[in-house]
Amino acid sequence: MLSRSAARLLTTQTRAFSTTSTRQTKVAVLGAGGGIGQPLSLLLKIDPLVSSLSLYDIRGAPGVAADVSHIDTDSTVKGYTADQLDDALDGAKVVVIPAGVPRKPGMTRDDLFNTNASIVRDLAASVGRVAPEAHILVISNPVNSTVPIVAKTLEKAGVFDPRRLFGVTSLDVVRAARFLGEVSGNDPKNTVIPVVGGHSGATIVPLLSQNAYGKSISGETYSKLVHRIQFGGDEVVKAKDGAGSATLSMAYAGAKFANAILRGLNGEKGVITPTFVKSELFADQGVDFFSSNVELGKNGVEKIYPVGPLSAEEQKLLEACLPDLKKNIEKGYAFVA
Ligand SMILES: NC(=O)C1=CN([C@@H]2O[C@H](COP(=O)(O)OP(=O)(O)OC[C@H]3O[C@@H](n4cnc5c(N)ncnc54)[C@H](O)[C@@H]3O)[C@@H](O)[C@H]2O)C=CC1
Ligand SMILES: O=C([O-])CC(=O)C(=O)O
Repeated sequence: MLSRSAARLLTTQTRAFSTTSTRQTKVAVLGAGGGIGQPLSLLLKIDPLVSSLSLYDIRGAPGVAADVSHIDTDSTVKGYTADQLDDALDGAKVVVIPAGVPRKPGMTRDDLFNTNASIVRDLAASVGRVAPEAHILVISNPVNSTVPIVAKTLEKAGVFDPRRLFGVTSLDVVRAARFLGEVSGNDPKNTVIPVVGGHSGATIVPLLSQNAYGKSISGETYSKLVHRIQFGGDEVVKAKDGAGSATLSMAYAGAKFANAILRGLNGEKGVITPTFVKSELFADQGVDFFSSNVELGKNGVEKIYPVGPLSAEEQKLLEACLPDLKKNIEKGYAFVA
């Protein structure tokens, strides 16, 4: 039996995901057997907006599906083996991709490119063929390159719609709220800030000046906080000591973002969150993809917001972000070309 605190947590989590609309959506998770895939599947099972959960992996997905399927929410769950990808994708409205290898200490996200680029490209090709209208949420690293890889792959297949492709950067937003909350002594719900740019090191640009508590942080405290947000992933990789990178906080952040996508699809207005999308904001500098606040709706991306007012420090962070991001995006494009 669940302890009272665990039961309360689950109730709160379910409530955090709920909305007045009815659920109607098939969601597929590609990489569902992994460190992120398993807890993400659990959280999607308790999201009231998911009607059917399709769990695919090259190993282990039927087991995860059998386990998660016993949870007493009203959605169905099915697991698929390596040769059943098309069945897993059939009819999916949302496809979340956490497939691929994670970092070990000493590696950068870009070091994952050689392995993950082809995994993501091949999965994207299948999504383009079987579920061309699906909203695709890319978690696999390096996000700055894997998202352009998916875009080019879909473009080649003639089915790319930039409104339906998202790099998941919500863990940076979750970390920023948590870390600013810690430094300023506040509940993270009051310290939410936009994190813009990309998803690795210097390309992660937290806009602390856009929060009342963040605005007052300066000096060494500011530099340390920015560094912690930019390199939060390294903290986890180091602590896991060879056993992988963030999985539980990522599953939480991924489920939160998937819920935002589903609320938008259901017609809810005012669903706004940062995500890495095809964007005109810095396209004149050769940066075709950029994360900034995006309004989500029935068609996916409804509106891309500009970064807003920046402090002098944030302007410098942005200047450092753009050239790196451009290189990462071009590397992704070149892989598919
Ligand atoms: N966007 C973000 O903020 C974050 C991204 N990540 C990234 O997410 C990815 C997954 O991380 P973990 O779950 O910890 O790794 P993991 O190794 O625990 O799980 C990956 C899963 O992908 C599966 N897989 C491999 N090739 C596949 C294919 N072709 N089709 C379907 N499934 C396949 C594996 O069998 C495995 O179950 C990594 O690239 C990691 O860097 C991790 C944390 C945060
Ligand atoms: O650090 C990693 O490799 C995984 C990741 O993207 C994160 O935790 O932000």
